[in-house]
Amino acid sequence: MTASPKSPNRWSLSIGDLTQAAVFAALIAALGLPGTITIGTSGVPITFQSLGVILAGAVLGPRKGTLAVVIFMVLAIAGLPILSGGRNGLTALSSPTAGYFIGFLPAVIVIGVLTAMMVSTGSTGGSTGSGKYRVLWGIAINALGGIVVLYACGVAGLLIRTDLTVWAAIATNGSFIPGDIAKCVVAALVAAQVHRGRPGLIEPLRARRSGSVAG
Ligand SMILES: O=C(O)CCCC[C@@H]1SC[C@@H]2NC(=O)N[C@@H]21
Repeated sequence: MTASPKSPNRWSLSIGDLTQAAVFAALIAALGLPGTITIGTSGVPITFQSLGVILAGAVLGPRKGTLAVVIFMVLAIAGLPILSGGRNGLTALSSPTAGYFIGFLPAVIVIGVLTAMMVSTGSTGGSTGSGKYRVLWGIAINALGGIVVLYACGVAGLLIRTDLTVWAAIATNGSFIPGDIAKCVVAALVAAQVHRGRPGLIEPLRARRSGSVAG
């Protein structure tokens, strides 16, 4: 009796998947190199690293995108100075940016899941993973994860780590909004190009059947 090949399930990761996640983890770290600008007194900097997080979800989807952010966060918490301004994860967790740092995770999950739903239910119908990436929907999804979810986590962290009132903590985000909208647009445009050239990069949310396209 010959053993039938094991069909991949949604939790299995190929070397290619790991490589893609590692490249995006490195991208997020590299986006911290330009340094930081801190506006106001909250201690929360303007950073390009949230662009990397948004890109990870929009380009790689929920599994690989989340893995990329987890790799980045684990390395930062392990002490590597890969957060903007040369900080590490432990410094961030004990600072006013703690909520934003932790929020990178729910942000990439929300963006990845919603992006996967969008590209899985395209013109072909059904969950084939070969649907079309729509830029306007992509911008909205990026804003939901990269602004609404990320800011909500950030505000929670500010309330825990500072003496700011709820309104002052919410108002802290005001100066980030223009730049963060630009990040959502840029990430959606990049993701649209990538998904046009590489359909199937994001796997459908449902478990893969053998013979389907792997990312
Ligand atoms: O380095 C850290 O510890 C996290 C920094 C988080 C900065 C947040 S992310 C959302 C908002 N947009 C920015 O450019 N900065 C803040």
